[in-house]
Amino acid sequence: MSILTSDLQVPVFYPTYDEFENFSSYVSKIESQGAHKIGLAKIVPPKQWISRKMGYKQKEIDDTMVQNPIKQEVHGKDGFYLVYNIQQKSIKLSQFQKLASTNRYATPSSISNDIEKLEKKYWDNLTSIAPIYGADVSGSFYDKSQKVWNVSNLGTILDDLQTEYGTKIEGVNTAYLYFGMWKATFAWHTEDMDLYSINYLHFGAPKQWYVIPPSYGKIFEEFAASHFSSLARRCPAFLRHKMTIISPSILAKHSIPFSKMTQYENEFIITFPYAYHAGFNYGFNCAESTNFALERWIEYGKHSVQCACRHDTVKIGMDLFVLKYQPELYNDWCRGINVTSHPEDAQMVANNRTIIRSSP
Ligand SMILES: O=C(O)c1ccnc(-c2cc[nH]n2)c1
Repeated sequence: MSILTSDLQVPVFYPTYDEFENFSSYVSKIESQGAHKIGLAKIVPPKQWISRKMGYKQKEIDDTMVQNPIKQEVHGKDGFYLVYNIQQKSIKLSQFQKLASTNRYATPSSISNDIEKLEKKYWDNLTSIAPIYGADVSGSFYDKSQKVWNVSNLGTILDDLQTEYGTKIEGVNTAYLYFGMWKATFAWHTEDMDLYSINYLHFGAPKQWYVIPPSYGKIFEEFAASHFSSLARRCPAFLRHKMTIISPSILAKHSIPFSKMTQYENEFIITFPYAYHAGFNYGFNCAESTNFALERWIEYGKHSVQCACRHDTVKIGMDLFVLKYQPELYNDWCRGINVTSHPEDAQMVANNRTIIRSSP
């Protein structure tokens, strides 16, 4: 089924507890209903489920450190921006929470209940006061006893990295916390190795998401590279630098299909392989996130284009996954013969677009 650009509603699911219990099975189930075509899905957990029995007491918040928050300076105009993240000293979460509520950084109070006005305010003001983002903080706010949809312990095939190789990649197969404030931003990107991601909003203000169907990922890359041509010349995957912001108005003007969704407290967002996504936070909040994999990801991982200009790029050797889950392709894979095409190429053809492939 190709994406009907007329129907770009983000799917929202309300699983029963029985459906919810097996994480990988449930994600496969919503994919069988086409959820992955949009690139993002919202899952509202059943009422019997909670992430923390004791809730979020001020003492836990007070004792948490926000390691190296970043000041986000956004430069640009007319819908095209680059965000420069400047590392700050670590601060206590209680101090961060107070900072987020000061007049300088707080959500505009006069429209704080009108999400559409706030969304417009964000796009009209993202180059003004630079917010502080407590992003990529290793840790988890889950009860360790919570075995169901625990971001730190999802039990997907990505765990093979650790069980077979003992490899831990922070934020990829471990949990990251994100402490947001008004206008704190995440730029357009796909996940490392084009993996899945899960994001749980523990508490606080909503988080705004924008997503591009994976079948239009290459078209989006070409569009972004055409505008940021000097960056694209220096790195075939410059979007992985997570600095590029392009407004939804610009996407609409250039007929790039996209969807949007606002995530609220106690809601999960899942992003699917090779789904470009971006967004911002509406105020002080706390989210927990990691990557994961189902077998459908393996072809995306094999065709994933990595950043060539930075030393800290996450690169996962796919041999383990090809040997274990695609044994019939293993010998060719080891000889560098990749007999398959990018999983979205077929859709690219259907989108009547030539496929311009930057060398991997
Ligand atoms: O800041 C956020 O809430 C957010 C949302 C979606 N994705 C990332 C991310 C960071 C690195 N990979 N993905 C971060």
